[in-house]
Amino acid sequence: MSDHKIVEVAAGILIDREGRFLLGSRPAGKPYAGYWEFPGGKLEAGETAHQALARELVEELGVTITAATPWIVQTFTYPHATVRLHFFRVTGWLGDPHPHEGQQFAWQRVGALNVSPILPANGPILRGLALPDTLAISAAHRLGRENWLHRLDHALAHDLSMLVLREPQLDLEHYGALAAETVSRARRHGCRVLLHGALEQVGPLVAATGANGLHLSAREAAALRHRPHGFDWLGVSTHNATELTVAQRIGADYALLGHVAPTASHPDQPPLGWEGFAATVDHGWPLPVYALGGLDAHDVAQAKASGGHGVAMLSAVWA
Ligand SMILES: Nc1nc2c([nH]c(=O)n2[C@@H]2O[C@H](COP(=O)(O)OP(=O)(O)OP(=O)(O)O)[C@@H](O)[C@H]2O)c(=O)[nH]1
Ligand SMILES: [Mg+2]
Repeated sequence: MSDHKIVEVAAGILIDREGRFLLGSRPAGKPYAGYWEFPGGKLEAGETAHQALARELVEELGVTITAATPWIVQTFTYPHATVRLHFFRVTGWLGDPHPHEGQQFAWQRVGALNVSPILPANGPILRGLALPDTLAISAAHRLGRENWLHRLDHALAHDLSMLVLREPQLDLEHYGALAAETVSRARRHGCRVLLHGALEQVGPLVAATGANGLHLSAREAAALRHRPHGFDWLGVSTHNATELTVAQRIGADYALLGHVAPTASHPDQPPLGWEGFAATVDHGWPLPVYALGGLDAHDVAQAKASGGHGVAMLSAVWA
């Protein structure tokens, strides 16, 4: 087999109403028999990834998909082949999954897997599944510290599960104090907090405050060759494919891409629009991409239909 040939594969993450996802065991006789995987298989000549997904899910599980959105694209080199996996999130299908190829099935929860081993390429996929549909960006710079903290409590009580603390107006001392306060409030609600800023300055605050990770600007990310150590979660803000390539290079867990709609924070720059967003994401990134800029929770479906993971919100969360 040639090392240069890339095998294109479509795989479906069936997600049920309880948020569980389906894994299947690879049947005997295939490479990695017994490993757990997302149902799917190789694209046939002339097929799009979506068409291959639909065909494979009929063949392997006997289900007809009615709602599937492109999610992330992961390239992985196995001893037997290099595969490019086009993952879709499948939220609608007809029929119940039946093992047509002698596989076993297991409905799994994020962070609580009870089957193993899974295919080596799928580790990052499981991390991506742990990211919420919406994340929030802080607004103490607009609302004032006390007012924002007050609204933060309200949002935390209403299921806010991930927050980027971006307050560039604060010096390091004040930022550190706000970070400590924010983390202590968020932790009680199980909300992840990522600190925003340069690796050298803000990086040490992550461990000091017990925050969950670091979020870098595109410029800060571009200065790095590798993923910095010591951060459970790492995010990057991006505006185009070049910056997404940087986020990919440093192994970020997610990227923000924007701005999608016109926004008060960047009145001078033209928005990407959903078309521009979709065209940029369509390149196929190995990390989940959130749409950002003038959006709210009602835009999640549009973001997913455009190949995004979900929506990053600023103003809408704190209104
Ligand atoms: N279906 C699937 N394949 C995956 C996943 N992760 C991953 O690395 N792969 C790799 O993608 C490649 C193709 O998958 P496949 O064996 O399901 O292909 P297929 O259904 O067309 O099988 P066939 O060739 O027997 O007809 C394999 O090398 C497999 O190891 C995954 O989550 N799901
Ligand atoms: Mg298969």
